[in-house]
Amino acid sequence: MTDAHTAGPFIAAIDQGTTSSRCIVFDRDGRIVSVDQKEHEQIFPKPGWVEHNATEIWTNVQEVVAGAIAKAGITRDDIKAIGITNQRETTVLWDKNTGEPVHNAIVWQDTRTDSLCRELGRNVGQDRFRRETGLPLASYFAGPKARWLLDNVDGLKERAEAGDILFGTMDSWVIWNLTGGTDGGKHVTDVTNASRTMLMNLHTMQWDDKICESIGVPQQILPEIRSSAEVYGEITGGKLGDLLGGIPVASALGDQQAALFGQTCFAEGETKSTYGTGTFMVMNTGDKIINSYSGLLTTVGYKIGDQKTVYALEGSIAVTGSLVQWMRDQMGLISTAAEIETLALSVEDNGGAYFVPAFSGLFAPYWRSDARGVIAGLTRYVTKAHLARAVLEATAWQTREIADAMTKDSGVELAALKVDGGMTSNNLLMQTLADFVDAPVVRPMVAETTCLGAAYAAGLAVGFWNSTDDLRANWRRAAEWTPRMDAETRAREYKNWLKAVERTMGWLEDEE
Ligand SMILES: Nc1ncnc2c1ncn2[C@@H]1O[C@H](COP(=O)(O)OP(=O)(O)O)[C@@H](O)[C@H]1O
Ligand SMILES: O=P(O)(O)OC[C@H](O)CO
Repeated sequence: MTDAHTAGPFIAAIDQGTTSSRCIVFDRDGRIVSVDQKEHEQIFPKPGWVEHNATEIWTNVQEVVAGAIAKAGITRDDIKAIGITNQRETTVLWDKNTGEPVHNAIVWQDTRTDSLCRELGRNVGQDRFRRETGLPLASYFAGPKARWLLDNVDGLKERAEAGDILFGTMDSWVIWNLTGGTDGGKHVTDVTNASRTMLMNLHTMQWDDKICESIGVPQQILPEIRSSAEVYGEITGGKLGDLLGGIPVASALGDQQAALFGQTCFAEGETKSTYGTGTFMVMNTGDKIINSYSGLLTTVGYKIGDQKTVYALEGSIAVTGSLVQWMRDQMGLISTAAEIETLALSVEDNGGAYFVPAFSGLFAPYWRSDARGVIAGLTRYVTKAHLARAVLEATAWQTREIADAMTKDSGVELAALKVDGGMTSNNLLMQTLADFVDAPVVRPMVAETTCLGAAYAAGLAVGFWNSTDDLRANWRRAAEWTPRMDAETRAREYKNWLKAVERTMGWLEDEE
């Protein structure tokens, strides 16, 4: 509910995430006025495959927007703009005449395009993709997922050639629906989301003819690439037309780039790390496209209107919070995610156990799809409490590996790590992180940095905020952890972790 401290007008942001969609209303100081959230189904048709129902997601998005507006007790006139942020890479193709998806969306974690990526590597070579798109060939990215759909949904290629099919990551799907759908919906994406398709040339910021052709994605299905902060259209579509008709849809950013923006990492070298289902560390590299030689991604940080593109380096870790979920749901060793901390605190250390959660292979810095999870160092001494420690340490060591790679590629030493996301409520994890990375870890007052970043970008686009300096003034520190571990222990433990990582590799044979 609004109160004296949160007088309007407001900006709303939609976060279409991997497990849920949420809408948050923010005031001018970047404070949360109301939140509504709804989970959607996770569909696992085969081992390694993960899908979402895009129609369910669109229904949920409409519900959470209406819910957040109702909870805030405000009306359409109080909202100046709405921004979008989203799980990245997740791919949907739909019929522009009916608005129906042609298949479930293929989620970023899905590994079904592994063999297609290996084939592209053999035929075209890894280097070309890296050079033009900043990305290693991996099943993570959207372009190969679109190709899989074109190859595997009956008659789809012909429908695409006839101009009836549209491609989108979740930003495009939500914006098209918000702005009218079959009745003139805008088919657009922003530079950050486009940079995760493996189809956009990082140097020209346009779809790359040769890359699209090699991957087998016709350009006529692709959206127009726009900046991250501009008015794409107005709300006219779906149930929201009556409630919020005319509100400008004014930003789109992939969720990790939105968190970079929400953490106000506007200066070159500033870095944030978001701890949710997976973990994503992103460093602002200004106007420099830094090629990674250490297994990081070169990607787009953001682009505000017609200002220069800001680039970024990213270390993506597939499994962090989802390992805690696995301990809870599959192993039954804890009953809530928060219990992992209590259990881990009941022992002094990991008892010699190291847990490498290579459930979807290993992402950065290794990009090894043949890796699978390992618990190393087991003896009869090890209890479930030691395993709980090893689970939390896995997140911290993976972060350390990414931080090392960032320093190597950028030459910038990590002065402090700005963190956010669901796992940052775990104090033991935050202390372990400071110890392993050997740098202070800092958490801001508003931990919902993803929605905040989308709101900031939308607010800049419509003049609700004037500049990034206004936004910086809103950032406030809530907590800080400083390193306490001695160098000798850190070095010994890191060596053990790296030995455990080695043991995950080569588990899958080439034909699997
Ligand atoms: N106290 C905690 N300790 C460790 N992990 C936690 C804790 N609370 C939540 N998590 C993990 O954080 C994740 C949820 O964070 P969130 O930022 O909402 O993720 P996402 O945006 O990826 O859905 C879950 O995977 C959950 O297991
Ligand atoms: O929805 P999240 O928070 O799990 O983020 C997913 C990432 O965008 C995947 O690249």
